[in-house]
Amino acid sequence: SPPSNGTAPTPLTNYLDTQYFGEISIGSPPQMFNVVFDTGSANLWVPSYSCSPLYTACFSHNRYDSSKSRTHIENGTGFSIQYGSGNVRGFLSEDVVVVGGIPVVQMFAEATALPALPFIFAKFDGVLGMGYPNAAIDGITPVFDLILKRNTLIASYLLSYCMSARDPHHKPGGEIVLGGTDPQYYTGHFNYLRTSKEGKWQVKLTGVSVGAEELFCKEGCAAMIDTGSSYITGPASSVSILMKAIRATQLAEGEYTVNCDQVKALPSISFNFGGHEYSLTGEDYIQLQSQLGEDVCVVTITGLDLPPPTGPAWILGANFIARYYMEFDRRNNRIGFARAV
Ligand SMILES: CC(C)(C)OC(=O)N[C@@H]1CNC[C@H](C(=O)N(Cc2cccc(Cl)c2Cl)C2CC2)C1
Repeated sequence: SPPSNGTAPTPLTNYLDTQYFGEISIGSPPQMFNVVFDTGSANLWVPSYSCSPLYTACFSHNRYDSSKSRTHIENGTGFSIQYGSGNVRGFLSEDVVVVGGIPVVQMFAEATALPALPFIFAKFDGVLGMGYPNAAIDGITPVFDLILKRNTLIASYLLSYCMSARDPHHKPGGEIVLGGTDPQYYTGHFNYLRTSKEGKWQVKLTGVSVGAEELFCKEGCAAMIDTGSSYITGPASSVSILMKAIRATQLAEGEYTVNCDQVKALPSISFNFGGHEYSLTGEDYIQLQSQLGEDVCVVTITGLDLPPPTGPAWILGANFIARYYMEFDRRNNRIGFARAV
């Protein structure tokens, strides 16, 4: 049922603080899918019924069956999206997609080849890109752009990720709200930053500090606010300086750990945006993992050198976003940060 007061909330599920996803439907009668609302990409794809169950990742996820939908429109154009860890291949179809009660006729990809790595670890079925249209593969108009056309009042969407639901009566993972704010999820006012690159949810980072000591990015560096990434990544050289400052030890390429009894004593790591410090405590940037039965405290900030023109850039993912309430404003091309409740 389309929203009454112009806002369309979708509750999000939080899986291990690393995956946040919400439910959409595709087709008539509606076929339900759990998707990541990913500001770092701009296409919608879900596993296809014609994905061979030999693909473990397809077998274990919901799959779209076009033959069961009376509003399906045949297309068939090839589709491929290259993730760092493997690529998703399939073909295009069109059907009614409903997000937060708002229906749009959407071109999307049916994935027929889904690499086991990383998708066997995915609790979500597919990805709904919330990026700008110029980032969309095959020039497909993204879902949010079709919603903007249909509901002119909706200019921005808000994503609140709740990490392990501090506040018990909040929806476990937070929510995405198309077209409005939900004051129950944040306090104070928004600080706004204009996007620094045409058509990307990217802003200028003006400092990274450990405790009170500012280490780099004084002159400004690029940071993508990427709701589809689990962690924070930064240029490998900068991250290695950061890790030395918190006395973390290198595990593998770009991966660092600390000993678990040190976590409470760790200094805060702060990111400066627009003159405001956004800080993470040790608990926020350390994840307790059990590796081979051992308790290992992994730092969820890793080194990753993105090749130009995308990089060099920082990527701020779920472990950062979960501490704040983010407004992605397409009318003013800006991102608003508020303190999450
Ligand atoms: C260039 C282009 C391909 C468009 O770049 C992107 O699409 N870039 C995307 C940017 N946002 C994160 C995306 C991503 O890494 N995953 C995989 C993932 C993330 C967290 C946890 C798991 Cl299990 C998985 Cl599988 C998609 C689920 C969002 C890639």
